[in-house]
Amino acid sequence: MRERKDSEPASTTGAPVGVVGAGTMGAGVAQCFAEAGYSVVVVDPDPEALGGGPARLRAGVRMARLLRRRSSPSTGSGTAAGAGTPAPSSPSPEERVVWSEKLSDLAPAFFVVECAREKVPVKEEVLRQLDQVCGPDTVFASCTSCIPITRLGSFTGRPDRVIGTHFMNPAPLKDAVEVIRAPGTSEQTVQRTVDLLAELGKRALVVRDAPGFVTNRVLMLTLNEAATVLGEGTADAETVDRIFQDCFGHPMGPLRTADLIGLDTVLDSLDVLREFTGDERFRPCALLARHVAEGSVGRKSGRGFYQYPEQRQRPEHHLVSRGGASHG
Ligand SMILES: NC(=O)c1ccc[n+]([C@@H]2O[C@H](COP(=O)([O-])OP(=O)(O)OC[C@H]3O[C@@H](n4cnc5c(N)ncnc54)[C@H](O)[C@@H]3O)[C@@H](O)[C@H]2O)c1
Repeated sequence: MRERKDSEPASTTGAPVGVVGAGTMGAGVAQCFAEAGYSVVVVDPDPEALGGGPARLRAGVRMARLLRRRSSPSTGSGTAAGAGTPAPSSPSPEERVVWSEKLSDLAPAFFVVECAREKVPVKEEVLRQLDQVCGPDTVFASCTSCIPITRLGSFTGRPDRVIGTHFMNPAPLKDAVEVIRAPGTSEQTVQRTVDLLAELGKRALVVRDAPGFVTNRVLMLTLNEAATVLGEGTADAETVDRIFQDCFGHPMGPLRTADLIGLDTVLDSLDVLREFTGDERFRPCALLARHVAEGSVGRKSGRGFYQYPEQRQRPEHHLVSRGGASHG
């Protein structure tokens, strides 16, 4: 069992972590906490997403074990970097996670990571409900890609306890998290979040609040331009990506990165960036919009800028190896 930190209120000891959304990021974030020894409650109102959650988590745990064994063959404990070695009888990460369709099941959580869809009204509804359901000390951390944390905090009566924890994808395999502090976020909330992430073996890179923060203010523009270049016929998808890999040394090109994120999430993120900056540079290009309208949303649907036939057979496989690009 994990040790309580001095900075952590005693009332949180033994309390679960809440995760809202059982999709790509929700399953990955749940895995991070479960591997560090926390009980986790994941909530998603969509029965299909909820039903697929355990398989996504299992696939993530398998992938993480495999990669950790490969990188340190002598230890191979299969635990998160910050979690220590569990006793032989301790529950597996999968056993530490409970899946539910009821947000009220997050009532005992001391920390909730919101990983619902990248739409302001969706997150507004979730946060307003969480504010009613959870205790006054509970921190709400959003995994939003682009929505300013100030706006998210305004949907609650506790803006001082609202913060951005922008995990990268796949969350269990990435060492750093972009942490966003809004002007209203308290110092204590920042410290609790940084300490908690350290327990997961993750370094917090703290930035100020702005649409898209640092990561996606830059990345989303690049992904959209890469799709524009492809749509204009300047080069095929493979060549666009190879240029970034072979000329710039990036581990993954922008089109494969967009497929990994999910083209629906990229589109939603661009819409949010355009809404909050008023800048037309973020208008999603026609090819991206067409793929999303056709349901070709990338790796998770088996097709995007590339085909992923193995994904269609095993939709829980949302993960790539550590060599892949980080994204958020
Ligand atoms: N995919 C990425 O690479 C990535 C990386 C970092 C951050 N993010 C951000 O994380 C969040 C989740 O993205 P994702 O890729 O996991 O999307 P996803 O589409 O895989 O999952 C979103 C989940 O939210 C659920 N949901 C919708 N309404 C809900 C509600 N009212 N309550 C609870 N759950 C609800 C959906 O059923 C779905 O399962 C978004 O804000 C996204 O921008 C995504």
